[in-house]
Amino acid sequence: MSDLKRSLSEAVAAAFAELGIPEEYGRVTASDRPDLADFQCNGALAAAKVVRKPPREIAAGVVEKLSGRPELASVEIAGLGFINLRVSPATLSARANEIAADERAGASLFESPRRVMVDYGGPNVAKPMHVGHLRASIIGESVKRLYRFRGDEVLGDAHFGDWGFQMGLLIVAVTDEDAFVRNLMERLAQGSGAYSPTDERRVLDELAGRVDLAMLDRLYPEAAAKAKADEAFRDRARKATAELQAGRYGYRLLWKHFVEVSRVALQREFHALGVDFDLWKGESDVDALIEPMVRELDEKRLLVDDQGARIIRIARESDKRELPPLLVISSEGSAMYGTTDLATILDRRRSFDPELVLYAVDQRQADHFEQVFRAAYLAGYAKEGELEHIGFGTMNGPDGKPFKTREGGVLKLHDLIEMARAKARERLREAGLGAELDPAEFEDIAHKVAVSALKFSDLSNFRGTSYVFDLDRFTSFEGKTGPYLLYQAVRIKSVLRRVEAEGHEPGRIKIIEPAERELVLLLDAFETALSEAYDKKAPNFIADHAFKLAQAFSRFWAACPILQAEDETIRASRIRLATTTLRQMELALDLLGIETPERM
Ligand SMILES: NC(=[NH2+])NCCC[C@H](N)C(=O)O
Repeated sequence: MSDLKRSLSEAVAAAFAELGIPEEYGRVTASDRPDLADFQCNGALAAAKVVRKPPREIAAGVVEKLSGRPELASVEIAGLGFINLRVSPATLSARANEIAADERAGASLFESPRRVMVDYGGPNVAKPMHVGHLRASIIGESVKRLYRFRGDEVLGDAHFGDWGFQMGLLIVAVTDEDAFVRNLMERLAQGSGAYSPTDERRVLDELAGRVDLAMLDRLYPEAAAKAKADEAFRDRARKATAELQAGRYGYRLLWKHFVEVSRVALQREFHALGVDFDLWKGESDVDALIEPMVRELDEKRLLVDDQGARIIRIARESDKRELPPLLVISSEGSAMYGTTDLATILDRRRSFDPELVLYAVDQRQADHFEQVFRAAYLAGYAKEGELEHIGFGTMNGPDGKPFKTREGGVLKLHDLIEMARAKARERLREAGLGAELDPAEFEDIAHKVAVSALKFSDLSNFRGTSYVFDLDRFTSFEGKTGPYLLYQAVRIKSVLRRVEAEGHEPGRIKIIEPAERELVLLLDAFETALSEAYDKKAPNFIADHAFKLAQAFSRFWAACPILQAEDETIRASRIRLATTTLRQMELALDLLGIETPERM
């Protein structure tokens, strides 16, 4: 099964080839004048320069070769040498029926599946998630679903930030604040070092009653600020980090407790957002790999001493600007952020052997990833091109800077979802929706509307672009928004319920009206949208498609009565068009990580 665009491209390319012109000029795109054509080919204009013939002459040759083909209602030259194509109603109907019968709503599977890993979310212990993490989660989740849908074997990993300096900061902050924990740490440090699992359980239980999420949330920002201003404090935190990494027993337990408390809370937030990781591994998981890795890097002569630190030089002749080396071991002897990333590449290779690893992380970390990737290629941990940073811009406030709360702090994911939910309730009431539903269902719908608003407004921009956070606009039921799409999907569901209640059945699709034609052309374009999104790792192509599909359905709905259709075969055809549109729309939304309610 092939989409119309692809099969027409093949036919047009063959016509070009017959004229002795390279096939690549025969590519066909959706027409930008739907009133004149369904598809167009601009290749004659580009080929003209190469084969030195007037474009209209080339176009005329192609048109001649194509005319008479049964799948085309017309093929014409337009303007300077464009080729306009219109598909015959029979071909369009056949394609519509094919999509209708297809569980994947016309989307093909990727021909050669790969093992792909998506590294996304990237939350940190005790540090509140900021909007960068929100975007990483939303984009990464969508890319993961898309790759899986196309047939790749995909694992998503949260890559939890549970190692490094922030842990030392937290240890110092908590022991300073709480005398009991301080004494406990001292007592454990003096012990023989041999403790049983029962001891461990007892200590963890003691900590559980004292050190909770609220405490960590409160202490971390204070400690981070203090470390900037107070050198002695910073040094103590560094020392604690080194001791933790060296395996100091009490610190290990305290750390384990921090990680547990944070993880439970974070997973709850992610779940509310419809983000689910296959692996919840962290930076700490590769700790044991670091020492042997450093030794091996040394043997490969990749490590260079640099004022007491150990680095890998990754600069290349062809670089347009200077890229600093990767810092592997700091002068204090600690492993760094990049070191854990490098060890993680090694770890993933051993466990899953991915052919592609996509990192959905803020664009501002582009240099970091370039350093890590090059070091990995040099060390032979991955092949050139197997590691890819899919960066994104920021979500900004009205001032054009990364979004902050009114108090100037980082926005917590939890608060963001709450805000969106409150707004969604308000919007639903304004629109008179859900009034007759019971409170639990109303809440569920408000939640789905809220999540759709946040996700769709994020994913409808190309990921590299920054955008302004505007909850009023995001939650509107009008315009290019998540709630608009949910509303359209729910509308189709409700008409289909009536169809069923009145005992009507779907039947073969037969395209008659222009609005039906337009709708089928869009259903056909799903494949193009998906492959574009796949190739560019850019869900905005799916978001765009879903929006255009909803609009086309709206026009179809206005022009082509379903329940009041003239006769039974027309009604059956339109019912089938509606069920097919709904299936494709829900699939597209699901790839964006958006769930549709049954009603509103
Ligand atoms: N493999 C990675 N480095 N993934 C991104 C992690 C993001 C990091 N925890 C941060 O908050 O900035």
